[in-house]
Amino acid sequence: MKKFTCVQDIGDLKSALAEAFEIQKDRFKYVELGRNKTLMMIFFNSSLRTRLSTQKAALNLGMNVMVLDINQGAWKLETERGVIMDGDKPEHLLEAIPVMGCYCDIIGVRSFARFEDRDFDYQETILNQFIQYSGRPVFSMEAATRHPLQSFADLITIEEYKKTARPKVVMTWAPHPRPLPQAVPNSFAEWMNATDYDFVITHPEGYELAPQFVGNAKVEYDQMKAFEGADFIYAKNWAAYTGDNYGQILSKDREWTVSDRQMAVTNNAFFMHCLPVRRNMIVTDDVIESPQSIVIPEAANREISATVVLKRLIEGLE
Ligand SMILES: CCC[C@H](NC(=O)CCC(=O)O)C(=O)O
Ligand SMILES: NC(=O)OP(=O)(O)O
Repeated sequence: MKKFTCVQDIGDLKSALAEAFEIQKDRFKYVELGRNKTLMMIFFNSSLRTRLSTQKAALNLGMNVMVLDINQGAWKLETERGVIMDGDKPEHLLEAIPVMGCYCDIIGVRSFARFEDRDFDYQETILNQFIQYSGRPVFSMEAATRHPLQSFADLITIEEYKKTARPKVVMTWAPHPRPLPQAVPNSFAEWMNATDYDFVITHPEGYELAPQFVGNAKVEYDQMKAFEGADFIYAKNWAAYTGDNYGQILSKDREWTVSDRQMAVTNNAFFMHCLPVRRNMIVTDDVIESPQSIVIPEAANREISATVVLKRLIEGLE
């Protein structure tokens, strides 16, 4: 594997899952593979799970690890080409990227959507500059439009907990005080559409995701109807995508907050969320603390998904 930015990069999901469950049984099985190989993790945005689980995954494979928080300690970076750099940004990304590539073998990048220009975000401008100019294999640690490490961990979790071959999986929008990226819901939808699950997306009108991610999923504007008979509930907030509303908050309706009321019409569904989660906005305390909440095992599986991805990137090194 030469990059990991989307579901297509992992190839056949059944073999990826088999590798994940093999590593789950013995996460140090390939501890010699990464000897004298260096992972560099670059964060333009905050992180807890991705930062810790990906570093742990690298240690599972015997790698060295370097972490750079771009906004703490590095020079402020200009990302636009053609700009006269007479302001407060001493360095251009187009120098910084190949320099960082000199010091490592594999690069992970976290760079959220900026919501200033939809095309800039949806062309994955920052992530693709790392792919183009670093000279190294690059993987996404959540970029503008996807979060594949999270989605792979979500799939591993559903496979672990499902009680039927084709579970009903419902992704529901929920309210949030800030405009959040579409990366997690886009990516979850992309991975769910790559399975044979019964996948439903529910959100208020106006929150339609980009068609290339919705795919063949059923979209249901009535949340209670969507929840009927569900086996898994995947809650997430996202800002509007469509038209002039890009990056906007259209609703903070707390009728959409996942509570016992909605969970009561499911098939005793498991509750999932990528975390961090705003309690009593996205989900009530009772639901996220219930026996059906699997948000912690879901987070634990981030180590497994990252170990499989790093293993395949190391194997792909010339
Ligand atoms: C894995 C999720 C990362 C990010 N979450 C946030 O930015 C939450 C920030 C907040 O709740 O203020 C998101 O929604 O994409
Ligand atoms: N789910 C997830 O990626 O969490 P962090 O933003 O804390 O890394």
